[in-house]
Amino acid sequence: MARIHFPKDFVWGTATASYQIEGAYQEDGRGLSIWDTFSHTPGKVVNNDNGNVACDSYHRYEEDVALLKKLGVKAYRFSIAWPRIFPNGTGEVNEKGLAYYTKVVDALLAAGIEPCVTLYHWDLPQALQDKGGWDNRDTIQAFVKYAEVIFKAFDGKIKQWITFNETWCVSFLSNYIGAHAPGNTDLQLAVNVAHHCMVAHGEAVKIFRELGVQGEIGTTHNLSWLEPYSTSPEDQAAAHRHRAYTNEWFMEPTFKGSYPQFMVDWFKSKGAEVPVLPGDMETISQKIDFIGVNYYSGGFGRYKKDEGLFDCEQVQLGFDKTYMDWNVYPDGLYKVLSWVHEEYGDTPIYITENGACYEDTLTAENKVHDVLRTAYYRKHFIQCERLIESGVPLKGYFAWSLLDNFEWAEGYLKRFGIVYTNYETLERHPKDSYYFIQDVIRNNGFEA
Ligand SMILES: CCOCCOc1ccc(-c2cn(C[C@@H]3NC[C@@H](O)[C@H]3O)nn2)cc1
Repeated sequence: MARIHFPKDFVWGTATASYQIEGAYQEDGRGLSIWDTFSHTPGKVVNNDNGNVACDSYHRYEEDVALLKKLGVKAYRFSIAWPRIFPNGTGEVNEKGLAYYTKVVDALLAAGIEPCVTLYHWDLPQALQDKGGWDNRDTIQAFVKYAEVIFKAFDGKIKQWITFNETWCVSFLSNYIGAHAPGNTDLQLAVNVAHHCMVAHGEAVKIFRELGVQGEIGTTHNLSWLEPYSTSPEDQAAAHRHRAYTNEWFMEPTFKGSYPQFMVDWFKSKGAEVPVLPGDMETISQKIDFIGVNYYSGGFGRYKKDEGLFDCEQVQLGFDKTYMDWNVYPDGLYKVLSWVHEEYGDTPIYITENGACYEDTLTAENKVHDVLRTAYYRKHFIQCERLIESGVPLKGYFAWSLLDNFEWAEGYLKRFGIVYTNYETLERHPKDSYYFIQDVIRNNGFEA
């Protein structure tokens, strides 16, 4: 048995997001978000589920903090709902919104847990969407104003700041594929949204620096690892296009201030061009203190003419699958973070999401023996140690998610939590994976 061990300052945490756990969707002045609109539209979300109540963390956050304290995490990643701060996206600040997050932050600090806050985790105020949303460059300034209010309100309390979560999901998943809010299916629109979100990220970093806010700021991209099925040039090129769609398209602007030219050319061949204005790329590539990477899965792709946007089909090679039908591919975590380090240098990396969705059964004793999820974590923790041993500056890991919660278009059917949420009673029940992670944190390692 090999002992897997981590540096003593390795940051263990868990992650959630406002729309997915809070509920209280009309409480204390909260305005509507695009996810309220989307989930209230019949047929958009499995079982027509919505976030009206979710895990009711708006009222039960103290229970959540107690679970975090018992788990032994050093940090908790959560997001602030823009519509609670600016119900109409801009204008008057809703003081009750700030008051809620002050209670959450103070409860975390009292428990000895560092808050790690995501400013934008998809719940755009609907009032801004009504004016074009992220397709409208005015939304950039609205985001900067929102960020400035939060920076000033929590400076000194929050020390780790994430501007955006998964800009690929915000842009392509939500505006080209159309599976997420607002549900558009237009490639040019998606390219515009991706660009404007990255400019907004850069503008927020600039004001963070200008204000002299304490702590560190970064952003989170969801990176996948699609490898070529063969060494043929066609397969290599097809897999690279699809990989670059989630990876380079976002990482190159963030770190190098330019889009990958082969992808610019590919999108142009599909009728979409990036709406770059003078200064945008310098803004996007503001120096950041860390990069957050969300990793769930990877696989193999090969050339197939006219298959999808990139003439690339995914090849099924018999990997175990999660309930999201994603490959369990721990090697992909090692490969993608090794690539990040090779390509983008020594900027500290945090895994800001990793976890697995499986069907869970609550026993009569309120236990959940989630063997597969525990095995998923064990396998990915081994890759984390392997990365650190190889010199990759991996500084921390946030499990997605603390709680079963509203999994976007999959609603409550898909459970990612290490704590089971009983949606009838809103009771929380730690799963076996919670106790596994608790033990790993306590011992800062485990026997593989
Ligand atoms: C080809 C058609 O495809 C349609 C669906 O395509 C996707 C892709 C990716 C996802 C996805 C979901 N998650 C987990 C979340 N990360 C942020 C946090 O809020 C978690 O809930 N990551 N990626 C969903 C659906």
